Amino acid sequence: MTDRQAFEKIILRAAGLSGQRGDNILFAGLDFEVPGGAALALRGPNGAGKTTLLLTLAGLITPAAGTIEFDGPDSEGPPILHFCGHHNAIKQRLSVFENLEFWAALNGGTGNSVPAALDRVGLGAIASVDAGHLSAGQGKRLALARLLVSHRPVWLLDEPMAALDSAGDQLIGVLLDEHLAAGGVVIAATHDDLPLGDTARGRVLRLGAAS
Ligand SMILES: Nc1ncnc2c1ncn2[C@@H]1O[C@H](COP(=O)(O)OP(=O)(O)OP(=O)(O)O)[C@@H](O)[C@H]1O
Repeated sequence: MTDRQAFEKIILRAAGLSGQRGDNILFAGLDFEVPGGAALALRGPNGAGKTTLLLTLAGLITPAAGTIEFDGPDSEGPPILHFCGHHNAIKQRLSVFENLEFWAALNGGTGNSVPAALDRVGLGAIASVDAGHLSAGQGKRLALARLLVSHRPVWLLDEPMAALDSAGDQLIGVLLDEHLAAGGVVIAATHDDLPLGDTARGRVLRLGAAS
């Protein structure tokens, strides 16, 4: 978000959380809290269960055990989280602009306008291009623009820096800092350090063997 809208107080709490894929328990007995203004980086080798944990926190996979609570927001209120997976959820035959317009309509245009969000992620000049022609990094930028058009306090990001150039890494750093400053929560699966300006806002949770 870019306009410093403050989110209401929120704390994500996981207790005794276990996750399973097929017959394999990938993580077990995880206890952690992430309050608004803080980021948690999920680290670990390929296959450790980082994406599985994000999907579990997003409510898309049922935990094998344990609980997840979002303390603060009204459970009857608007959706509180964005999940950005590695596939970017881009419709190839729509333009860049139309893709983002679709997401604004679906998720609620509660944040930046579509043109402003595209400018912010550096795609304003190619708004009319078919999204199927985007490079990998441009596709990731378009996925990030979704975070900006709909304000939601919890960002669950799967490898947000993947395919980005150094300017893109800097952009992510600024977007994360702004979101945290507004009281948002960030949980990101990543093989690299999150580019946070204030590293005190970030903690690391390691899954599987040390990365
Ligand atoms: N639908 C599924 N059924 C069975 N096993 C699965 C399924 N999806 C993922 N897995 C397995 O679960 C394990 C964890 O996968 P996950 O994608 O969570 O790991 P990750 O830590 O995000 O890995 P990476 O760093 O490679 O992205 C892997 O061994 C994967 O093969």
